[in-house]
Formats: sequence, C-alpha cells, structure tokens
Amino acid sequence: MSTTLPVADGRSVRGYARQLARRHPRLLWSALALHVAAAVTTLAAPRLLGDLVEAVETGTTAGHVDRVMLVLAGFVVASAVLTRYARYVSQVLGEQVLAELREDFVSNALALPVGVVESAGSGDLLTRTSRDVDQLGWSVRWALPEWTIAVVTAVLTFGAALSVGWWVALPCAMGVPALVVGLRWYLSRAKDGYLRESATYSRINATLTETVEGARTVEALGLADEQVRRLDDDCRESYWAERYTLYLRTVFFPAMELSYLIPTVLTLLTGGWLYTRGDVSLGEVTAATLYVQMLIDPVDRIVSILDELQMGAASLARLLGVAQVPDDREVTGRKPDDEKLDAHDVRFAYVPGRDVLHGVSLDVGVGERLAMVGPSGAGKSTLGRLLAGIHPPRTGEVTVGGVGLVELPLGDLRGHVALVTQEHHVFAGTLRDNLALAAPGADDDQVLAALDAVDATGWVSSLDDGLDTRVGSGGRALSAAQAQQVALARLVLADPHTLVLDEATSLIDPRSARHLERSLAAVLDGRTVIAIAHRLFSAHDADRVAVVEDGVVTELGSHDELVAAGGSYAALWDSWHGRG
Ligand SMILES: Nc1ncnc2c1ncn2[C@@H]1O[C@H](COP(=O)(O)OP(=O)(O)OP(=O)(O)O)[C@@H](O)[C@H]1O
Repeated sequence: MSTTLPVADGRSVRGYARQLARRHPRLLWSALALHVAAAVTTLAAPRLLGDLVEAVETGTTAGHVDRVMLVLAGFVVASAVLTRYARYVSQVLGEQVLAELREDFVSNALALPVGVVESAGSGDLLTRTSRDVDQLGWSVRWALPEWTIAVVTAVLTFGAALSVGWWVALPCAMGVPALVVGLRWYLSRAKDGYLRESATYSRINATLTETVEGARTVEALGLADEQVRRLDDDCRESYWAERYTLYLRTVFFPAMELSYLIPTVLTLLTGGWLYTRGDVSLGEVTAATLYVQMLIDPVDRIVSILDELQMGAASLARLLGVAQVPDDREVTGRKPDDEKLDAHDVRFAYVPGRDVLHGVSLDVGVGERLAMVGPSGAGKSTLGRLLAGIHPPRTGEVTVGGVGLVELPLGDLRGHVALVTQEHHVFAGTLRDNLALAAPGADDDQVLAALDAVDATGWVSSLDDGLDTRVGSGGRALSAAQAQQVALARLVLADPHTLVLDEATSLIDPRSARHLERSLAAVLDGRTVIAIAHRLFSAHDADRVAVVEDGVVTELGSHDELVAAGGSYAALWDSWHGRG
C-alpha cells in the first residue's frame, strides 16, 4: 500500500521563506539597494525626454540637445552597471539560499523513518529530490530576483509617473480592476493545479521505478501489460493535470495583456484632453505616457513570474512536507547501563490494524548466540528489524541496557546494535568514504585494520589507487563478495556489541561463501549475535533457539532442550535432519 508524503501548508512555506531571508540580511539589503539604484537611473530617461520635447517646442539650441543626450547616455551606462551588480548579488543570494534549501531537504529526507519511506515508495521522494528541487532552483535563481527587480521598478516607475502630475493615477487605476480580477481568479486555482500536476509526476515515477526494480517479477508473472496500462493511466492523469494548468494560463495571460493596454490608451487620451485645455504641457504628456508605457514591462513581469513563483511555492511546500513526517524516535539522552538487549511485549504492524508481531518478549544475554527459526512469513525478519531498532514497536519496547532503542540518536544506536543482511549498498565514492561512513573519524590505519579483519586485504592491496579507488555507481564494480566484505568491514568500524544477522538470501556463489563465512566469523567474534536462521544447521550451534510462529515466540531454549521437548522445533529438526 502506498501513501504519499505530506505537503507543507502556506503558513509553513511563508515562515520558512522568511527564515531563509533573515539568514542573509546583508546580501538581501545590498541586492535591494542596488535594484532601487538601477531602477532610479532608468527612470531619468522619460523625464529628460519630456523636458527636451518641451524645450524644442519653446525653442532651444543644438548644444542644449547634445548636453541632454550626453546626460541621458550617462544614465543609461550607470543603469547598465548597477543592473549588472544588482543581478550578481541577487544570484549569489539565490545560490546560497538554494544550497541551504538542498541541505535542509537532504537532512530531512535522511531523517525520514524507514517505515514511511517504504510505505510512501521511492517514486514520490525521487520526484521531490529531482523535479521539485530543480523547479525551486529555477525559482530561487531566476524568478525571485527578477520578480524583486520588477516590483522595485514598478513601484518607482509609478512614483515617477505621479511626479509628472497626479492626474496620471487615474488611467493607471483603470487598469487595476482587470488585473486584480484576473490575478485572483488565477491564483485561487493555480497552486492546487500545480500541486496536482506534481503529484501525477510522482505517480509516474513510482510506477516506473517499481516496474524497473521489479522487472524480473513483472516478466515472470506476465504483468507487463498491466504495468503498461497503469503507466498509461498515470500519463493520462498527468496529461489532464497539465491541460488544466495550461487552460489557466491561456485565460489569465490574455486578460492581463488587456489590463496593460487600458492605462496607456487612457493616459494618452486624458493627457491630450488636458493639453487642449492648457492644463498640462506637451512635455508632461510625453513623460507621463512614457512612464505608463514603461510600467507595462515590470507589471507584466510581476504577473508572469508569479506563475513561476507559484510553481516554486508548490515545490517548496512538497520539499518542506518531508520535514513534517513525525519522527518515529525521540532522543531522551538516557544512556544504556549495559549491553543487554531485551524485547518486552512487542507488537508491530506494517499496515495499520494488521499486526505481524503479537506480543513478543525476548531477553538476549550478553555474548549469547540466539538463533531465530520458524516458518516463512512468521515474522522473524520483522522481529530482527525491531531488535536492531530499524522499526519502533507499535506497543511494548525494545531496550538496550534499560534504554529504549528509539530513545537513542541513530549514530549511537548503530554503535550498540546493527542489522546485517546480504543486501548491501556500495555508495558512489572512494573505498575509504564507503568505510568511513560507519565511523566518520576513522583514520587509514583503522580502515585498513577493519578490511584486514574481514580478510579483504588481498584484493584491496591489489587496487592501483588503494583506498582512493572510486567504487559504486560510475566507479570500479565490486563483486558481490567484495561488496559484502566492505559491508562487514563497516560493521567492524562501527563496532556494535550486538548484531542481528538476517541470512535471508544466499546470493553468493559457494566458492566465495566459504571465504565470506570466515570474514563473518571474524566480525561476529566477541559480540552478541541474534541470527535469523533460514537454514536449520546454523540454529544447531546457537546457545539458544527461539521459534517464531505467527508473530509470537512459541518455544525458547537450547537445541537439545527443544529437541527433547518434542514441539515444533523438534518436528522441524526431524524433517530437516531426516532430509539431510
Ligand atoms: N514491508 C512490509 N510491508 C508489509 N508487510 C510486510 C512487510 N515485510 C513483511 N511483511 C509481512 O509481515 C509478515 C512477516 O514477514 P517476515 O518477513 O518478518 O517473516 P519471516 O519469518 O522473516 O519470513 P521469511 O523467512 O520468509 O523471510 C509477513 O506476513 C509479511 O508478508
């Protein structure tokens, strides 16, 4: 079942934007001051031209005209220089804000509870990380500075127009109703429209990643047609969502064009009428018309960039939404007294209302080898994940040294108990990076010692660049066995006292398996081990065996005790042993 991650509301988005702006007061004010200065220099032209028209009308010298033109050229140059710096400072500000946004988003995404990521699916998160971050990047780098410039220019241009004569306010005001009505109509619909559009991209991504990741299953079960049909449905929904936002734009923009024309036409008409009455001069009518004409460009930019900003706000809302997922752990600062791991009356459900663990209690002794066995789907892996603190229990608690695993910061938790599976990821980066992420302060000697402990020195020393070798996506491909050794070496570095071993799959070929078993044995040495034994022979060597059936522990004791008791384990052992 897939749920979507939350989307932040308007208040949180505005609050966050204010907080970001407050972090850079110097850059913000410098950018604004430069934009104001640039706009002011641009505004000199109509005034000078108006005066010139008047001077020509009343009679002037060529020298005067030349001087005015020289001053005009000076203003044009000053305006160009100021605009260049204003844009530069805005871009620097935009880049900084964007970098902070990305960092905040990455740390929020990494702090997401695993259960939430699993149930939301990777598609939604992927769309937010890619498309929404890109959209926001565009808004912050381009739309926001341009919009600020446009607002500053519009306000100052309007002020300059009024300075010619108060009568100019009237034609400008006549354009306002159409503008306001159009804007209100558009803004009340646009945000939801864009959010819906983004949600459809998430669904397309989710279906695509699911199909690619599960390609084998899709093929094996002949689900290709079904997946294609689902993707078609997703694309259709996306098409209609895009058509809707396109419709909004096709109504909105022409309406805006009309509202821009009204003031210019009315200024000319009013100015002409006032001139014939002798109330204003020709120079004033020229300057006023030029200013009103000059208003069109910034107002148009304000309005059309609003569209970009809406999309940016929708993306920001989706990025901030990731931070609103409630944390599934609460760090209390309590410190474990010892290394004993206990589960008490633990219940857990992946899907609300459908518990897969029904009150499991288990005390694991320090240094003990505990094997968990049971039928497929009984809940062994789930219990293992709870014992490793990956999922918090729905009720009951899992504690280490008397402190709940959910009370420990994640970094500390991994120093107490870690889950070992045969699914391991090699991150893109150097071999050193891949190992050091388990213990950020580790030096090369410690990293090499960890590789030595898992018997990996042989292949690592044969690498030309040693620990600097780039591995993972785009780098040198490691074999499955080597990747597993890297994962084991990470564990040596993290040095947890307890390991939960889920040997669920057997991906490794038998030749490397023997080698790996030695590596694993070195890692297990001296630690408490809870092994989920999908093969019974590993249970035989354990100190105690826990039998998990239908989400509860039904038997607990040593191999010999359980065989003697003649319960489920004895039956399993008999059938397995008989086969063996
Ligand atoms: N991510 C998940 N979302 C929903 N249900 C799940 C999830 N993982 C496991 N389950 C369900 O929880 C139950 C217990 O599964 P679990 O994997 O813990 O059993 P198991 O004993 O480890 O089985 P196996 O030996 O086959 O791995 C099963 O019914 C399974 O379908």
